[in-house]
Amino acid sequence: MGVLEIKDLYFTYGGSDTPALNGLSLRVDEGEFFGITGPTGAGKTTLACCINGLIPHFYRGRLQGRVLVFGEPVGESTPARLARSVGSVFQDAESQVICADVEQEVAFGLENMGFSPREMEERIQTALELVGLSGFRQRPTAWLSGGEKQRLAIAAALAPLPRVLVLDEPTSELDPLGTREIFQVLRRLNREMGMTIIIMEQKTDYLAAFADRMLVLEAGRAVLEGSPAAVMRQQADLDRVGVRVPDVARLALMLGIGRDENLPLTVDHGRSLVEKWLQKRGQSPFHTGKLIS
Ligand SMILES: Nc1ncnc2c1ncn2[C@@H]1O[C@H](COP(=O)(O)OP(=O)(O)OP(=O)(O)O)[C@@H](O)[C@H]1O
Repeated sequence: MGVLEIKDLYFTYGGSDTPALNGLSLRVDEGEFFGITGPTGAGKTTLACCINGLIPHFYRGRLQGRVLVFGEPVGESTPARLARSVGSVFQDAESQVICADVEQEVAFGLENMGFSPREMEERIQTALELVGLSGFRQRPTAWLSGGEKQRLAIAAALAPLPRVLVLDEPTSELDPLGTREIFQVLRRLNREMGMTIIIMEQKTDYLAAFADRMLVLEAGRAVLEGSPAAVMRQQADLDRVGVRVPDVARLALMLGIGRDENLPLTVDHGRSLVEKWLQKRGQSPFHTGKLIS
């Protein structure tokens, strides 16, 4: 089933002459882990706002084209109705976190959606555990670091278990370990609970390793779409647009290893391909520790 269908979408913010989205078409199916990347200003945040209804319900501008979420035009729904099926995590966690303490922050959305106190308790606990904030339940939100606020914003968005989660650069304040943990949480939600994940992210190392499918935006247009391996093979296009090809993929492309979908996107995969490549050439990986360690 189509979770999201976008057809010929144009959007220009009020007061601007340049379209932020410029003829975009896109389909995301239920259960996909879909990654969207692109350089600064490519239109990632604008696209997220078109999916969660902030455009056209909050931001004004010229909108043309069709955005359907679960078959319903976003413009004809309301942000409150959309929020039942679409959980949102915004880029700026600072402004998304509004309650005095961690527990209240996660409870806020659940309360508005009419969950019983027992259900709320269960969901708060699970959501905080998933993002690694169990020990922070009573902590004032003003005391949280930027990364902890991002984790909290994710917990609040996933607690109602929406069918789709749209996240706009949710790991921008997190270090590599924190970023990996968040991607692992998203993978669990996707694989174990069937939640559709749509994530805007510039950290392509993680996006390529975790997404089922990817889209690259440039100046509001789709320039590449496909499996992470298919997208990352287009190194020249990505270099031109300003999207980073993960080092492991770049090395494999340089050595000519990992054909088609077998292009390595994780270090473990890359390492095993390089070991095979060396063995074929009669060079034991043990004698070339510098290359592979
Ligand atoms: N509220 C606004 N009013 C006018 N123009 C805007 C507004 N928000 C974004 N834009 C413009 O729309 C274009 C797309 O911006 P958008 O924030 O969607 O890009 P992005 O890919 O998310 O960038 P980043 O990675 O820097 O967050 C940019 O040219 C930006 O300047």
